Amino acid sequence: MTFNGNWKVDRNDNYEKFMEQMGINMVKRKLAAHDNLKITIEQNGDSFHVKESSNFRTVEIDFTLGVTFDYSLADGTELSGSWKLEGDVLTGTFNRKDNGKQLITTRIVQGDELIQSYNYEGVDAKRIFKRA
Ligand SMILES: CCCCCCCCCCCCCC(=O)O
Repeated sequence: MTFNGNWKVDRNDNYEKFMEQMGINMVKRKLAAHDNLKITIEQNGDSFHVKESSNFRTVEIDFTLGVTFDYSLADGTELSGSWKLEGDVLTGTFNRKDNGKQLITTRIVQGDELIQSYNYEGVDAKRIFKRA
């Protein structure tokens, strides 16, 4: 499966602006921009197991494509939404529980990189991962 493996964040694109739009304060943004995020993805058909570890926390998430689940960001912001897979693009559509606003995220593998894109209230960002 395309996404399977261990990934470590290599660089960010516009991530600070994105976090600012999300309402994250400057101190947390500075820390989060260098969070040493690692994700391990295991896909088995429509089922995914994701292990996320960073300077902030380690969490394990299970989800099924098309099925809504809850997820909390490292700062405690709660989201609810689901992932879908179209071709080689994973698209997650989530809503914040505190204000109802939508956060869209995609994952694609390009060459030896996994690119995760984010959009929130008109601000786009990317985090680019390399195989760990
Ligand atoms: C301010 C930091 C914002 C980071 C946005 C993360 C969006 C994550 C969407 C949901 C992820 C579900 C679990 C997963 O597949 O890794």
